[in-house]
This record gives sequence, structure tokens and C-alpha cells, in this order.
Amino acid sequence: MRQAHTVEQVRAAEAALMAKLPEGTLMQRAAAGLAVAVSNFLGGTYGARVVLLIGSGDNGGDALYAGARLARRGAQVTAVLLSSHAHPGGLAALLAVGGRVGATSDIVSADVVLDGIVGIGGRPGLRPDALAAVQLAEQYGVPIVAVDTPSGVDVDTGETPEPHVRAALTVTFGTHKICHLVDPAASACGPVHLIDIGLDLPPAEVQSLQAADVRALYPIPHGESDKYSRGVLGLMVGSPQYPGAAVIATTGALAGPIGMVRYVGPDAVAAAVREAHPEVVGDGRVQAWTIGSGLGDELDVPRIRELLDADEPVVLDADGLKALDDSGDHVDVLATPHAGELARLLGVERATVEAERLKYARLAAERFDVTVLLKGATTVIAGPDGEVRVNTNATPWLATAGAGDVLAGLCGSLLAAGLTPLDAAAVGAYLHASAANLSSSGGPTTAIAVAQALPEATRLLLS
Ligand SMILES: NC(=O)C1=CN([C@@H]2O[C@H](COP(=O)(O)OP(=O)(O)OC[C@H]3O[C@@H](n4cnc5c(N)ncnc54)[C@H](O)[C@@H]3O)[C@@H](O)[C@H]2O)[C@@H](O)CC1
Ligand SMILES: Nc1ncnc2c1ncn2[C@@H]1O[C@H](COP(=O)(O)OP(=O)(O)O)[C@@H](O)[C@H]1O
Ligand SMILES: [K+]
Repeated sequence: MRQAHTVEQVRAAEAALMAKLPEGTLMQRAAAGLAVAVSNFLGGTYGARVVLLIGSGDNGGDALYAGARLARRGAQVTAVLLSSHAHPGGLAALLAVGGRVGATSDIVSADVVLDGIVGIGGRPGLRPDALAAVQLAEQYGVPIVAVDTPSGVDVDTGETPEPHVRAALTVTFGTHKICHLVDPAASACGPVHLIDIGLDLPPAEVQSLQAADVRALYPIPHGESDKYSRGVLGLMVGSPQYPGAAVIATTGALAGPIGMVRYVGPDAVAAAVREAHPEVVGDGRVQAWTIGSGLGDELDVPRIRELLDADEPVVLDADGLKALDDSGDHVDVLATPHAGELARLLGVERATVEAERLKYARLAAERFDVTVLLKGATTVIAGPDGEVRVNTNATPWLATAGAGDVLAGLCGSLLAAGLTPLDAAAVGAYLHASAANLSSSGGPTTAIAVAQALPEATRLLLS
């Protein structure tokens, strides 16, 4: 499980640990890990030209001590001081091993720039001299390694209202921060490398399931299982306008853990579904529903509301989201909007949702008393009680028509097999992205190909 803690939680854990250790120990741990990560990033240290961008706080201290370690191993290290105050011990350590203080123009010929401008103490945005330095690095194609966080992002929300660093690698300490997992900031981090500095932290509200967590949650059939006990999913999806949505969602559902799928919809669409999947049966008892993908003119709001009020959990997707209202208890509903659909639900602009994804996913979960899975490059899942899961393993090739229908079918399948909406959403998003990575392998793919790769992605995970 990858956990993302708030700045307040990190500071409390740091204070507790620092009280037990000699002064400076944590910064030395951070700097040691950072120096090794930078050395690995460069493929060696000797002769490398390293520029440090140094702000006024301990983030700059980390960068300076790491710079001193790199200089000791033969790197040419130059510190660019962006504030009248730089961490005194760090600066002295760097100068003592042959590092020097230089100017922004040194960036042009550097092999790497370390962003020690601000870390968890930073407010969003970059001051003009910091911005100019960062722009110079971008202009000359010099990669930036962010120390703890890319400077300028909002650490606790993942928002990027102001200019910020776009890193090729982020080296963070103690735990992940929310900006490492939640877009748009997450996309500015590059790969995130975590250095353990020994912090003792409480459980985090924002978590990201990793392979072992997904494996532990996946419902696996056993000797006494039959097609009913494995779970039966009802699908109310597709329409004469969008028959493909029904076929695609069914393919996703059948590639999940359940034993049977029931399709409910117009005869012509049912025929298309059965032609692709002869094993699909008609109306009857189910353990969960997937409703909404490609419903178009077939949208029947009163019928959907009846199903939302019934006992069986529901995945509510696409057109079906129009049936959601903020009365009543819907804790067993998983809503799966993309940013445009969530914006419509909340009466705000799409760009506003894209800029503040965590905030609006949480807001909708609270307002409608549902679990919200907000689709996008990283998927944010918010439960009605404030828990958040983030999925980060997708490929941009997954942004293809019908991919959302696969996800709706798969999440319904996981609900019908007994997972909670939060777990179904997190496991579903993870496997959906894994299947996309398999079927894409770095090139184009289609929704059907993603759905067809789901069994193999699941097998690889469980084996
Ligand atoms: N808290 C911890 O557990 C640890 C923290 N360490 C490092 O310490 C960092 C936090 O250090 P600080 O608390 O000194 O804070 P920062 O170094 O993040 O920020 C320093 C100061 O910069 C100023 N500032 C804020 N926003 C700015 C902006 N947009 N542009 C320019 N200046 C701005 C503020 O006066 C702020 O206090 C962490 O990110 C990490 O790198 C590590 O040394 C190890 C452990
Ligand atoms: N840039 C991206 N990188 C990775 N995954 C993405 C990206 N954009 C969208 N996705 C994923 O692709 C799927 C698209 O679903 P959706 O928008 O509902 O499309 P459709 O309605 O055509 O099925 C979602 O699972 C979403 O998370
Ligand atoms: K930084």
C-alpha cells in the first residue's frame, strides 16, 4: 500500500522522531538517499555537472548536503542561491568539499538540476528568479530532480494553480505526499522514489493499492463455489444508439470474478450481446448492477432510482449518472464519472474539476453519499466517509472510446463478487490499467482489446 500523508502528519512524525535522535540525523538520512538516487539517475557521479537550486528552508538543506556527497564522489556541484538565506550547515558542507556558489547561467551546461527551492513548507507558485531558473533548465533540456516535492505545487491537494517545477524524477522522504499521487501535480513528479527515514506515521486517508494489496482483495473462487455464489451481475447498459457499449461492458464484466451476467435491455441490443457472449442470460436475481454506459435514449430515471434504492449495490456510469440525486442513502453505489460528467453533476466547469480533482471527488462523494471513481490519467476514488484511493498505473493509450464501459462492467463484477464499493473501485481501476498496459505494450489499443487482456492481467497478478 502506498500511503500519502498530509504535511501536518509528516511534521508531527518528524518532530516525534527528531526528539529521540541527534540533531541533523533526519536531514542526513534524506540527503544520503537523495545523493544515491541522483547518482543512479545520472548513471554515475564522477565528472557530472550538478546544479542545485536552493531556497530558504530545509528542502534546500537536503539538496546542499546531497550536493556535498555528490561532490565528494567527483561531481562538479554548483549551488544557485535563490534566497538571502540558505541552510548554513548545508552550504558549509558543500563548500568544504569543493562545491561552489554560481549563477543561473550555470544551468545551461548542467547534466542535472536539483530542485531544492521548497518542499513541504512551500506555498503554490515560484518566485520570479526561481521561475527563470526552472524555465532555463526546460529550455536547455536539462532534467530536474525534485527534492521531496516539485516546487510550486500544492503539496496537500495536488493542485497546481501557479507555475511549478516539472520533474524527471522526484525523491521524497518518509512517506508519499498527496501531490505525488493526485493530478495535476502527480504528473509533474515523474517517477517518485521514496527514501525511508524512519518516520512512524498514522494510517493515511489517501492510499494507492499496489499489486500485493490488489491480490489480497481479489475474490478467488474455491472448491465449493458455483456460478451463483461467485456472484451474478445485472447489466442495464447500451441502447440501439450505442449497442457497442453493452457488448464492451459485458466483456469487462465477464472478465471479472463473477459466475454469471444477466443482460436487461432492448431485444436488438440483447441479441448483439449474446452474439458476442452466448453465456449471457436474461433478467433475474443479481447481487449487483452496472447501469448507465451507453444508455442514450433508453435512460429510464424512475427505474434506475428504484434500483438505487434497492438492496443490491450499483455501479452507476455515464448516462446513468443523470439519475443520481442527493436525497437518500446510497452508500452501496459506486459512481464512475469522468471530469466532464462530474462537472455536470456538481454544476461547475470541467476545467475546475480537472484542476481540483481530489476536492471535487470528495465533494461529490459527500453530497450524494456514494463512492465516486473519477476517471482520468490518475483515477481518484473517494468514499462517502472521506477515505481516498488513487490509481496511478494507467497508460495514456487507455484514453480510447469504450474504455470506461470496460471499467464499469469490471467494477460491477467485483461488487457482485462481494467487494465494498471502495475496494471494487480500487481493484477495478488497478486491473483495468494493468490490462491496458498489457494490450497496449507501448502502442495503440482498443476497449475490447483491454477487456480481452483482463483475464491475463488478473492471472499475472494472482500467480
Ligand atoms: N519534515 C520532515 O520530516 C523532513 C523534512 N526534510 C526536508 O525539509 C523540507 C521542509 O523544510 P522547511 O519546513 O524548512 O520548508 P521548505 O524548505 O519547504 O520551505 C522553506 C520556506 O520557503 C518559503 N516559501 C514558501 N513558499 C515559497 C515559494 N513558493 N517560493 C519561495 N519560497 C517559499 C517559506 O518561508 C518556507 O518556510 C522537506 O520538504 C524536506 O525536504 C528532510 O530534511 C527530512 C525530514
Ligand atoms: N491520459 C490518460 N492516461 C491514462 N488513462 C486515462 C487517460 N485518460 C483517460 N484514461 C482512462 O481511460 C478510461 C476512459 O473512460 P471514459 O472517459 O469513460 O471513456 P468512454 O466513455 O469512451 O468509455 C478511464 O478509465 C480513464 O481513467
Ligand atoms: K523541491
